[in-house]
Amino acid sequence: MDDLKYMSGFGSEFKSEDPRCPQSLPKGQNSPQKCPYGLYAEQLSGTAFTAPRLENRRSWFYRIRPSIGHDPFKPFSNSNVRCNWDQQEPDPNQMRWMPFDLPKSNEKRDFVEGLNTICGSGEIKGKNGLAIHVYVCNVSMNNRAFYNADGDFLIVPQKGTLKVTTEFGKLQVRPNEIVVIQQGMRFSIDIDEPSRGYILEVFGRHFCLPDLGPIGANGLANARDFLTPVAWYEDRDVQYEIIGKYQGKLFVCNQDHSPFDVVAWFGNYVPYKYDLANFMVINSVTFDHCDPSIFTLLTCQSEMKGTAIADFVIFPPRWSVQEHTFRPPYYHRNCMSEFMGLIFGNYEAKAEGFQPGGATLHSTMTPHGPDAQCFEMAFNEELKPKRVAEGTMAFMFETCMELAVTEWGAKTCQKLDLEYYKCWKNIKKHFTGPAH
Ligand SMILES: O=C(O)Cc1cc(O)ccc1O
Ligand SMILES: [Fe+2]
Repeated sequence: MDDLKYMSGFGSEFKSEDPRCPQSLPKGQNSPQKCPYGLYAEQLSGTAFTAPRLENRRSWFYRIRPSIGHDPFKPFSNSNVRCNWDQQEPDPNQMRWMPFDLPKSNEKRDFVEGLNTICGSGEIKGKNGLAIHVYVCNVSMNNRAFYNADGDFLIVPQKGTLKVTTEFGKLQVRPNEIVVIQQGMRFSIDIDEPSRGYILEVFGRHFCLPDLGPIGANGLANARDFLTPVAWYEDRDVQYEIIGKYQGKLFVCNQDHSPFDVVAWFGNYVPYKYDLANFMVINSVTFDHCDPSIFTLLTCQSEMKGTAIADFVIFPPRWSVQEHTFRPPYYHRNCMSEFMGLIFGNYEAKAEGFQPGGATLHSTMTPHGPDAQCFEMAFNEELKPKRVAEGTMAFMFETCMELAVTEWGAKTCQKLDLEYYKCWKNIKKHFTGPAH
């Protein structure tokens, strides 16, 4: 745990005042004629005004200046953020990327300049779809803030702690934690070392906790473990760049003050972080391999019942106890697409080749499963209770959509491993032949 203050809960109605300005939240109304301390009121809407009450998300800021005080937006050209997946040639092959390169030390890149889109699908303008990015950076954003008009970012740091300043306050997010910064929220990221991580972006919808069905009222990710920052502001009149991602492209504008001037806020539309170590794992204690949906931490649902635009699934250290069972992931072909990343350790289905900071993509109906070596081990192992995934955290972004890999993912990054298919080449025939 870092030493910042947080409030806990998921989807709750929070309120927070910077302790330097007590009573800065208006009493009993949202928009008084004069707000306390001469602040301006500003609403940030995360759902349609008329969304059903249970899904309705909005927050109110009480800030030194309203966000509107900025110069016009201009294109921000230095970027590998893309949404042109409809122009990419389809490629159904199993893909594996070696760890994505950190920026070279003579080249300075902050979180925004270090964003690279690997793959995506769907419609940004129609608010239905997702994108997967990797960030690699070696400098802080300093007097620069970012917001995403297209959707929510679920950020998975793999190397380096992110010190995130948001309009709601500050969060620190280290590898093995995740942070969700939702559509429109402004933030700036400072780092202490060259840093890398993965981002799952969903357009126009939000993540929620999965239903638990017969599991009951508790388990998997519990609401109490999601942490939201407390109000913090700065009153700094300096040149600030605001970079927005809008319709898949980056734009920049200038303003003469820090956007982190929110003295108090309340609402249920907030950024939050979660420590993956808090995940309560459910699994079979008799036989067979459960589907990996048991490991779903957050989900963003499509219109189709039970079908996700994106699930965020983790594979934490746990006990494996199933009897007379082939314990690693089964061989399969899936109507969903599976993008996986590794924060640290080794993923059980592929002990070699899939490295922290790298990735794999197993596309719609493309066969995959344990490599030859993993199969032989699991086929012959003595089935005692044993710890698996010790010192490991792998995760999956799973989507019902078909993903297209960008030019950056397929070529520019130069990390695609063309030998990947060979890990399944030596799968032996074990067939004993027909009975005589
Ligand atoms: O492909 C993978 O490695 C992910 C996965 C894990 C698992 O335990 C079962 C199915 C599955 O797709
Ligand atoms: Fe799979």
